Parts: sequence; structure tokens; C-alpha cells
Amino acid sequence: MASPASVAGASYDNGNSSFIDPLLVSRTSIGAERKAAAGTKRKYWAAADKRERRATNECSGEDGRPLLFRSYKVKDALLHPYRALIFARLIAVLLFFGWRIQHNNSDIMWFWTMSVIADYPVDRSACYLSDDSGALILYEALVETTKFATLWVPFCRKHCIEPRAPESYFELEAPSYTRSAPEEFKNDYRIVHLEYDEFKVVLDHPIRGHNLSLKDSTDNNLNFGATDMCIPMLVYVSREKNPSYDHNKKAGALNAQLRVSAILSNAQFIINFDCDHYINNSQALRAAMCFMLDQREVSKALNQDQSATPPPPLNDTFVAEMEMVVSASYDKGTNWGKGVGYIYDIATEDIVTGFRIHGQGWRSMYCTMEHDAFCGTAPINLTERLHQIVRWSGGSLEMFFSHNNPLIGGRRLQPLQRVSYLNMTIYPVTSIFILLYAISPVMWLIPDEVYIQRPFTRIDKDTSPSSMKPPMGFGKTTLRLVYARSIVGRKI
Ligand SMILES: O=c1ccn([C@@H]2O[C@H](COP(=O)(O)OP(=O)(O)O[C@H]3O[C@H](CO)[C@@H](O)[C@H](O)[C@H]3O)[C@@H](O)[C@H]2O)c(=O)[nH]1
Ligand SMILES: [Mn+2]
Repeated sequence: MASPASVAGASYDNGNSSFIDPLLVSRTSIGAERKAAAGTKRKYWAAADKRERRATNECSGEDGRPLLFRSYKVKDALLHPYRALIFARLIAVLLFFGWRIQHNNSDIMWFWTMSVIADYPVDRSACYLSDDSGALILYEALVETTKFATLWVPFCRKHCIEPRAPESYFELEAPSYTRSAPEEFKNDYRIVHLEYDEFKVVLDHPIRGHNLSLKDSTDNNLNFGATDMCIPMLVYVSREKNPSYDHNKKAGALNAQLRVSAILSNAQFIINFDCDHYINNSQALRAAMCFMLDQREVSKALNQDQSATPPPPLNDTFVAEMEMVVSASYDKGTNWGKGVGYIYDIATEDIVTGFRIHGQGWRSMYCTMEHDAFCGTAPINLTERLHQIVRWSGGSLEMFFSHNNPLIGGRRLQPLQRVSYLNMTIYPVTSIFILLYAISPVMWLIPDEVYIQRPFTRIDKDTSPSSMKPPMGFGKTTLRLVYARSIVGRKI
């Protein structure tokens, strides 16, 4: 008999539309909140497999460990009507086209009617900041941030603070916390808030070389007695840039960072953020790890024996090695940017890198969390947004006209994945068709013949060109130009 886990595995493997839920034992969620969240989930999602449900509860996976995530499917009661609707719409569109081909524009009223309808150990985590501008001021800001972190991190641990981005946390009208006595929380909150405001002032008005006002958390009137005070290793990386070498923008910066982290911490899990992103749910990384460490995945994905290495002592050879891997010429003539790391020579390195990874047979999973996992900022004005769209469309087309075209590349892509990548790379071209579609209703307004009056042209009875006189005010007789409609009209 097949074990529950392998049966469950088979069922979620073919479910592309499924949603997966990490089975986190959350320290922070309060019972009622969790129940409410589960209620909303139950409204739209149904467990994909009963046997999987049993396996998650009974610790009866293949090696006796409990499963770490469960798959859900959109409820049939929602999915089937939706699919029926899409199908009906498709039929309606086809019927309409059939009808339109047989009827000319004299049936214009019909057309109008229709178009209207239509917990990882801290000493094993490291945080890398890539400063691609190489500005000393950013380094100094990071040093200040570290000082604030020695206060902020234990405060978050002690009171289970969420979200852990201080700016978003202090914006909350009713700040959330759990565990300790409200009085103690109030006191801690006040002190940390004050320190945060001071920290922001320091960032806005930096004073070179001045050891700024932030004290160690021990100097404050805070009692972190039983709380773990450790913070992860923080590394500032700024790669070398040289006009004789292409720096390959974000992909180049990320690859340099990958190499440094390989030497310093060599961890198995890496999560990347743009400078304008932040973590909104501190459980997000743990949740993602559930998918990779679950017994159904672990044998395929990684070797469990590997573990993050503690950083070696910072001696001269070691520093020289790190300097070498961030030098401007390091990846010239190597496979970096082609088959290794983030892909170069394209404006949208994220899509093409994802495509290459999927193309090798790796699978990705869709996971949503009750408090959104990550947040970020989008362009705030039209100019910026247009620049972004131009960059994205350019990158997409570049990918379409390269060997990474989804029609030919990505040997192990699944058919639906191929369709979505195709959609992602060809979409700038669809703008032409959308434009045509948008103006097509107006075309049917134009009748068979168009009369355009030229009010300033007088024409004599003798129409030979030599007798044409210059315009003289409003002519009594006007020239009528008659255009026969040839482009649009009778037949599609
Ligand atoms: O030479 C460069 C250029 C950019 N970046 C960083 O790359 C990130 C993304 O750049 P941004 O200008 O914010 O681009 P967006 O259009 O907002 O980013 C979206 O689109 C990019 C691809 O075009 C993806 O890489 C991003 O993940 C995605 O959020 C930022 O952290 C930048 O600091 C560098 O490090 N070096
Ligand atoms: Mn951005």
C-alpha cells in the first residue's frame, strides 16, 4: 500500500491551481485570530486530499515526521461556475464573430448592444546589504541601523511584535503585542519609540565621524532579562565598478553578493529584497522553508547534511578573497550570468532567471499568508511608472527574441508554465491588438461614404485646375470630397 505521503504527493503534483499552506506552529498568533483566518480560508479553499490531511495530523509521513505543508484547491462550487462563465464567454465571442462576418455594417445597432455587454538559529542567519552606489554615507547609516537593531530585535522577541519593520509598526494605532504584562510593554514601547525617532533624526542629519546618540540597549531602562539579545551577522557589500567592464546592473550586484555570501556564510536558503521592499510577516521565511524541508521535497531539493558554516576569522587572506570576488572583472569570461547565478544582458533579470530555473525542472509553489508576507513601494508618479513599463516591456521582448524564448527554450517546462511565460514575454505586442480592439467600435460609426466640407475653397463651374482661384471667404459652392470607404466597412 502506498504511504499517505506519497499518495498526497501525487495529488498535489498535478494540481497547478492549488494553494499551499505552511503548517507553522505560530508563537505569535492568538487563538481567535487564527480561527478567523482559518474561517476565511475555508470559505474559498478545500483540502486537496483527505489522506494528506490525515498524514499531517498523524505524523505518519514516510520517515515518521509530520508533514510541513498542506495543499488546498479552490472550492469546486466556486471554480466550476467560473469556468462555465469563461466557456460561455468564449462561445459568445465566437458566435459574434461568425455573425459579424455574415452581416455588414448596416446592422450597426446590434453591434453597439453587443459591445456594451461585452525559527532559524540567529547565529546561522546573516543579513547582507548590497550598496551598488558605494556611498560611504550608506555604510554609516547601516552602522547606525545596527545600533538601533540591538534594541529593536530583543524588543520584537520579547513582545512578539508584528510587523517587524519599525516604520510600519509605529504607524499602527493599536500596536499589537503578546505575552508580557501591559505595563511593561507600555514602558518598553515608549522607550523604543523614542529611540526610533532619534534614530530617524540621525539618519536625516548625519554627522561624519560622530558617534551618535544611540546607546546600547543595556544603557536603557529596558529589562531584556530572559530575552535572547543576539542579532544576525550583518554584512555590507559594495562591489567594484570599472568603466571597462559591464556591471550588469542588479544581476551583477546580486551575483557579487552571492559569491561573498558563499565565502562568509554559505547558507542553504537565500531570500532577496529590493531596496524598496520589506518583510511584513516575520514568519514568511520559515513558511517558505516548510516547502523545501518537507519530506516530500527534501530528497529532491537539497542535501540535508549541508548546513550554514560559521564565518571564519577575518584574516588578510580571507579579506583578499572576498575583495577578489567583488572585483569588476571577476565574472568576465566565466559562466556567471549565463548559466550560473542571475542572468545578464537583459533588463528583466528576474523573469529570465526564473525561466531558466523552471526550465531545468525546478518547481515553484504559490503560498499566501494571512498577514501579507512582503510589502514594497511602487512608482509614485507617471514618469517613473512609464519608465518602469518601458524597461519591463523591453526586457520581455528581449527575452522573446532570444534563445530564452518560451516556445523553444526551457526543456522541462510544463505546458501551462510555457503558456504563462509566453504571455509574459509577448505582452508588449498585444498592446497593438488592444488598441485596435479599443478603436474598432468607433470604426463602425463611419458610414459608407464620408463627406468632408472645405469651407474656404471656392470652385468655379469650369473645374479645370487652371481656373482654380485662391480662396475667397466662404464660398457659395463648396468642393465636396467623397471618399469611398475601403478599409473598414462591409466585411470584416
Ligand atoms: O544597477 C543596479 C540597478 C538596480 N539595482 C537594484 O535592483 C533593485 C530593483 O530595481 P528597481 O529600480 O527598484 O526596479 P523595479 O522595477 O522596482 O523592480 C522590479 O523589476 C525588476 C526587473 O526589472 C526586478 O529585478 C525587481 O525585483 C522588481 O521588483 C533595487 O533594489 C536596486 O537597488 C542595483 O543593485 N544595481
Ligand atoms: Mn522597485
